[in-house]
Amino acid sequence: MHFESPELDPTQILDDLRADKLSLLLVAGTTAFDVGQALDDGPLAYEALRQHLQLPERSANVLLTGLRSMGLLDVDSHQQIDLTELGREKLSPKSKFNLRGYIGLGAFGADAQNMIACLKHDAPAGDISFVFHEEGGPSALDDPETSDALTRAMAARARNVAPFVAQELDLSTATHLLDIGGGHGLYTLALLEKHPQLSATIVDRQPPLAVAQEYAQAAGLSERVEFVYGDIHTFTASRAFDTVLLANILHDYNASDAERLVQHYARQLSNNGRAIILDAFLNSVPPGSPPVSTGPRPVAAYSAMLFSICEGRCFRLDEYQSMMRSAGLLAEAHIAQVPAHGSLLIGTKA
Ligand SMILES: C[S@@+](CC[C@H](N)C(=O)[O-])C[C@H]1O[C@@H](n2cnc3c(N)ncnc32)[C@H](O)[C@@H]1O
Repeated sequence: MHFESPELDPTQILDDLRADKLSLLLVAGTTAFDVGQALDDGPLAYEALRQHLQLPERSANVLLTGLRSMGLLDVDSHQQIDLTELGREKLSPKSKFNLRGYIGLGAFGADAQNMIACLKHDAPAGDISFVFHEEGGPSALDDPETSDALTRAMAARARNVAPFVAQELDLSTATHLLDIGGGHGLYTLALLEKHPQLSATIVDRQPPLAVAQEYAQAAGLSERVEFVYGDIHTFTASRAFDTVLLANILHDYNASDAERLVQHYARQLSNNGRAIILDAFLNSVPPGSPPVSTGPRPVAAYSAMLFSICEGRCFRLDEYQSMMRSAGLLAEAHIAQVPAHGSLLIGTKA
């Protein structure tokens, strides 16, 4: 069969790959954005801390989430951000046992300087950002070589995950699946293979679609897939669909674009149709609490990685639930887990 499952779980190796991003956040949060110093005299409200550190919103979210996931920060009963015991002893300038100088050595590294620049400017430090906006000028997603490499890289991860996604999702009552930013198309293909009644549309830029066509042909599934070149922010489907898949795409964009995307596709979805978000979710925060998640640590690292190459970050479960709510979708309580910290959140259009 084409969609074999891997013998071994890819999660740990991917965690190890991204773990250095936490180290870069630790260096940034000890040097350029000195959290130990900022909280030395006591806790601060999130907004006050963010302004003190002169951090844009997305940067503050990524940095403080990273530090909290490492057990250095916490939120107190007044909803203020404070150092934990560990954070105070190791990051406060007043502490005899602080490691500030030692951690600060990391700032001599180019990667730490890049991360600091990203945090300062809320933008990738290099020239490449894996996003496309109609008005945004040339995009790496349209560069044949870069986009092909990105797509095949995403496919490598998807090969490790798609069989489990197909196992978890029951689309036996669905007829047409719309895969937004479907790239290589492997999630769609695995779902088509499982559900013989299903057909699909994959929307993406041209280089990813070429890869998707290649894979669909190899799987003998081309006849059931429509490949549509377009911009996911504005795409209007020419045929009805009762399932929309948003796999690892919302995290490429900022929170308001992500929310708009969910609304855009929820509006076009048939009644009783389902929107499925596949992504790595950060833990929810309670209502009224600062937007600083506890982690998990590997997802906080992944968030920092995304932060440094596109306009997004990892979102928390409560953020995805809220996006679904504001799009008129009723989110299911059950969230299936797949390898590589993938979670599947399903919302139904009433
Ligand atoms: C991170 S990849 C995810 C691919 C696949 N869904 C997965 O989970 O492996 C994001 C995909 O969305 C596509 N994409 C991002 N922004 C887009 C846009 N504005 N219009 C069309 N495609 C876009 C990219 O080309 C890429 O294939």
